[in-house]
Amino acid sequence: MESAAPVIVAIDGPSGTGKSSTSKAVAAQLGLRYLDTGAQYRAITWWMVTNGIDTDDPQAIAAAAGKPEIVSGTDPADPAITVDGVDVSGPIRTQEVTARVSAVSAVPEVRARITELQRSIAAAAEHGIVVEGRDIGTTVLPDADLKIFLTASAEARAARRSGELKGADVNATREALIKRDAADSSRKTSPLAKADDAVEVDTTDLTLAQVVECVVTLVEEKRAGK
Ligand SMILES: Nc1ncnc2c1ncn2[C@@H]1O[C@H](COP(=O)(O)OP(=O)(O)O)[C@@H](O)[C@H]1O
Ligand SMILES: Nc1ccn([C@H]2C[C@H](O)[C@@H](COP(=O)(O)OP(=O)(O)O)O2)c(=O)n1
Repeated sequence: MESAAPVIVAIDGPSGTGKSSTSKAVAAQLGLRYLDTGAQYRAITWWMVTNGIDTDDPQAIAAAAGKPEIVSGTDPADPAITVDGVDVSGPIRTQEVTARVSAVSAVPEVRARITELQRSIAAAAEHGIVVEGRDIGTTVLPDADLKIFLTASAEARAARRSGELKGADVNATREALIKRDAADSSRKTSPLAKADDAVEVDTTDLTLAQVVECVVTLVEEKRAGK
């Protein structure tokens, strides 16, 4: 049997570049765990909204940041997420949560709490894990074995996203994506950024299968070189 040491893969990039689909497929193919860190920031945002916390008030967010208990499943075939025992996989994808998640995730107390959770999940993954987000290669797991930074044109990303949200206007989706990327990239605490040692993959003209193959090959090369 192949003696595979645990491998940690960090996949970062803006919205709609293919992080979730790629990470899930790579993890499933290589028998690794999978963590969607965006879902964790969405879950804490959902909790703030549901509990009437003013998401325009960083102090109120900071004061409440330690309250919800967020549990992330790491099965790439069924990445469940619960808040205080409630399955929030559906509710965290609403437009309301999407519109507020950048403000909530910019608060340092929120990031500190979620980052700690992410590191403990990664450390517990026996065979390794694919972790996707915005600051995984730069901040959460700077010693990851492989770092990938996915990009794609705003047009391609908006077309992909509006294909998911039935009836959504492509131009409005594009503007909302650009606004969220700008907020995520300009915040003070661990902004969306490419790590110096990350491999950049532009997915604009690639199929999902091609992106997956590219990342699987990079992981296998890393493993072989270990
Ligand atoms: N290379 C690709 N070509 C075409 N569509 C893609 C590609 N990668 C992902 N998609 C589709 O784009 C949408 C957004 O992908 P997703 O993986 O959720 O991106 P992210 O996690 O970066 O926001 C999904 O519907 C997905 O199936
Ligand atoms: N590691 C991460 C992951 C996500 N976030 C924040 C910033 C993002 O706009 C939101 C939502 O992330 P998510 O990956 O679910 O967003 P998309 O599915 O790509 O639209 O969470 C973050 O600050 N740090």
